[in-house]
Amino acid sequence: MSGRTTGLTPPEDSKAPVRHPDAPAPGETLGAHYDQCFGCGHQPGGLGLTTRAGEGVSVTAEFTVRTGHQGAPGLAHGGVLAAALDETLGSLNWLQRVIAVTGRLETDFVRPVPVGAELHLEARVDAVHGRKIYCSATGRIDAPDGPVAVRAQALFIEVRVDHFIENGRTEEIDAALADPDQVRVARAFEVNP
Ligand SMILES: CCCCCCCC/C=C\CCCCCCCC(=O)SCCNC(=O)CCNC(=O)[C@H](O)C(C)(C)COP(=O)(O)OP(=O)(O)OC[C@H]1O[C@@H](n2cnc3c(N)ncnc32)[C@H](O)[C@@H]1OP(=O)(O)O
Repeated sequence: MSGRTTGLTPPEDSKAPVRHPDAPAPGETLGAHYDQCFGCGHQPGGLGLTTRAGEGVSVTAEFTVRTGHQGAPGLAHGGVLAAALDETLGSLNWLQRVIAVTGRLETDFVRPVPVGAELHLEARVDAVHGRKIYCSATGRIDAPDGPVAVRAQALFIEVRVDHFIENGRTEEIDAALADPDQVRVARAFEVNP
């Protein structure tokens, strides 16, 4: 494989990631950041990913590949696997108590993942440089120490809650702002949503 793109290499003066003092304890399940999220929300056709806090600034998640996730017969679609990686990486927000969105996601597909397989995902923050959060993730087949099927390196960029309010469709934004549970989630990431 050729070398990594420079966009994913942390600058030399990057800082080590810091786990927020109020972050969920290791082993604690992290809720959905948005009930209609394709990755972590509760909706038919979504991934239904449940993520748990790990040690340091890391998370784990499991994702079972279902028939609706196929690309080739009996195998998971690469875009679905990338979405599972992206969502797991996005859950790192809970541990840092910042809101960050994916700026760049580079995925290595190492092994085909059959329907019925349970993908064991692990993600961590590697370095932080201002608003830029450098992180990586791995997905293994059927066990936390199973064969590696997918890997990702990513750059997440910290944003304010206004990022969603200014860019999201009004219908969903208005509903989110009127939902006390959603506002509570936003407050968990940001003091003044
Ligand atoms: C109403 C209630 C709301 C409730 C909210 C509930 C709480 C939600 C909580 C948590 C949500 C988490 C959701 C996780 C879901 C899973 C993750 C996803 O799938 S997220 C979706 C996919 N991603 C996008 O849609 C981003 C689209 N892109 C953008 O919006 C912009 O491009 C953005 C924000 C990423 C950056 O734009 P800029 O204008 O803010 O910043 P600039 O100046 O361009 O970049 C900052 C630095 O980052 C580098 N950078 C940016 N993009 C890069 C890239 N692609 N590659 C390399 N470097 C990049 C730049 O070079 C710059 O670096 P230098 O500071 O100059 O050193």
